[in-house]
Amino acid sequence: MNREATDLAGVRHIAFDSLGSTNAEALVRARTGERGPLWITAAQQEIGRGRRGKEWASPVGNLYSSLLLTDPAPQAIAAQLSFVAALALHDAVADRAPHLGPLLTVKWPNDVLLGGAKIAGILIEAESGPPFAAVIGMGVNCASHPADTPYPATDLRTAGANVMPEMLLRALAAAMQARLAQWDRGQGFAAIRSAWLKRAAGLGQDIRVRLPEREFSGVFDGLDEQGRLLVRSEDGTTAVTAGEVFGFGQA
Ligand SMILES: O=C(O)CCCC[C@@H]1SC[C@@H]2NC(=O)N[C@@H]21
Repeated sequence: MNREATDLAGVRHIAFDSLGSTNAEALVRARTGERGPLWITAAQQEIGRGRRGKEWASPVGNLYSSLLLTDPAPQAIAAQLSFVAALALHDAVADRAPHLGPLLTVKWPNDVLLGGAKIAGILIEAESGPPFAAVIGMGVNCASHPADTPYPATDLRTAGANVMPEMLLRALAAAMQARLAQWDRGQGFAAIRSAWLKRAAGLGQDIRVRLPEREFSGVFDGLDEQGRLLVRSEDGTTAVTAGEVFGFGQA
């Protein structure tokens, strides 16, 4: 469990050889009074966390990073950080593997796809505080991807790009800084929303949405000003706050 403290685009960074989860480490630090911004990374995770309580397979060779932010914005709009992070991941991968840029898309609420297959995931967790703290966990499949996912997945190596996690992290730290500045604690969400929509998978296409209580189909019509997914069906337009999207052959 070696640790190494460095600086990443002007932000403190602690790199571990191995951790249970970089998100868990960042949350414990927030709870015990550590203030962000702080990057926590690990070469591998023993119990990497995915969304909806799923495991995130975390062997050596991929990127596992969490950015701890203290009081990044009013708690009610902190979910917007998932769009900020998706754009930063998109920017960073396109920076390190420019030939793959045209194949990269973002998928609501917070995945990055390469050729329609998932290449990166985001898990945002928070400590209500005070002070309110948000942990933005980001995993990128650089060298490998799990074979047993219920959705298509891929990795940069399979796509023909040899990108070391450390190099991708540098690009990600710079991109996060730029996108957080653009977001401006929520004041700039309109610009983030429009940049996200330009990169969105399946805009204008039929999708299927799974809500906790039901499933329905419709046309992916965009995002509202709060980042809710707009789905048009015979019943009118539904604004979805939390759910799972599938269809158009994507994850
Ligand atoms: O299910 C998803 O798509 C979200 C995956 C998030 C994985 C990252 S890897 C770094 C950070 N630490 C974790 O335990 N999870 C996130």
